[in-house]
Amino acid sequence: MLQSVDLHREITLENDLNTDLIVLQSHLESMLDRAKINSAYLRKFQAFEMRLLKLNSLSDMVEHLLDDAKDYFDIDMIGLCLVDEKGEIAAILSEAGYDCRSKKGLTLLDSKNKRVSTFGIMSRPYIGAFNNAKYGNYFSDVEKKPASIAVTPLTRRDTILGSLSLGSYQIDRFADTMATDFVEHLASIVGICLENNLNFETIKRTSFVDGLTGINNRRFFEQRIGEEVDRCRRNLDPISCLFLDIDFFKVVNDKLGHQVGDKVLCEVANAIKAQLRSNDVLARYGGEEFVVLLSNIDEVMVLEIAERILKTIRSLTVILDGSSISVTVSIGVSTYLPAPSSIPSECDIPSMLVKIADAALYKAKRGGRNRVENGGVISEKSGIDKVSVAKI
Ligand SMILES: Nc1nc2c(ncn2[C@@H]2O[C@H](COP(=O)(O)OP(=O)(O)OP(=O)(O)O)[C@@H](O)[C@H]2O)c(=O)[nH]1
Repeated sequence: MLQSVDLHREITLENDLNTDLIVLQSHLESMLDRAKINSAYLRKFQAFEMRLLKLNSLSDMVEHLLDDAKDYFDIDMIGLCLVDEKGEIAAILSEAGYDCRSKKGLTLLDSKNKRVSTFGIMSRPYIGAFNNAKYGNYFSDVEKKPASIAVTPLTRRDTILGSLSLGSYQIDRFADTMATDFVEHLASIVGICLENNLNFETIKRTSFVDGLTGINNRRFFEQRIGEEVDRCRRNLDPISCLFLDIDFFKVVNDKLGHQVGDKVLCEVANAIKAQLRSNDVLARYGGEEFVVLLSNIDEVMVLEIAERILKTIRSLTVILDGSSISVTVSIGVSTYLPAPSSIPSECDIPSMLVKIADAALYKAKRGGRNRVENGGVISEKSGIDKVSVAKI
């Protein structure tokens, strides 16, 4: 009898042990699965970060964050909000041809439209269920709201640069039991990249801008003229160049002082700019000399534009300390007309355009100033690798 009780106990113990073992095994398997998923996430996360760190333009960075992150992190939506009180980010992005206004997920907080103070970027990260009253701002441009979210501020050296918001339709994708280290780590990488790209873009922009007039400088012009000539050659579009020089500018400086001279330079630059299209290239070439590059503009049209600028400057009155000053400019123009299926000539078309317009400018000066002089058209003849210069 005693023996049978012991045997029964032994069998029960063995059954219990087996059950425990099965439970343990199942726990281990699910932990292993979880570890595999986490390791896959980590690999994706590292790949995402590596790509982010390699990008060296703000527009590429914004694109990578808003378009690629969803796949990398297995989420349904992502939002990037950037503090842009002076409108610099908007300017950088639009110069790069990036359409900030219609880009889903991107919010720029400036001093006019969406203000930083009213948007209220959180100072700490949040992970958990979506609450429209609290976090609706971060997902304002999505029709179907997320169920769970991870929102974190982007900071650098105690300055709030913006915020990053990830959203999922699954309630358990971002649970409030999750640690915030993942989003905080991502936010610090994004913050560093953002700061680097902004610094890089600012240096790039300032190195191409004339400090006095705010228009582009000669370095910018010299970089752009090659690109513009190549583009016009490919599309068989004409391209024209305009050289402008303020007449007797030394007299303005000598009689009224450099401060007045500087004001005249700024106003002349603005007046020329107002006569151009937004994609035309205007630069201060040096001293009191300006250069304009007009793509898709032929010899007839450039002469009309030059005359229009001449008239505008002639009627411009610069007022400083109660006294008013008027100036005139002399203008020289040149045009390049690519020919279909011509053999690309050995000639350096950009420097020819500049030389011809410059020579025409000096002819205008010698001819009495306050006038336009046409240097002529550089044209390539089909099948010949020679160019000729002619005037209408
Ligand atoms: N105020 C000011 N003057 C400048 C600047 N850069 C160049 N200048 C002046 O521009 C003047 C150019 O004089 P000139 O080259 O003799 O030419 P001009 O008096 O305009 O005579 P023409 O070109 O022959 O009509 C000089 O007095 C320069 O000092 C600038 O940034 N600010």
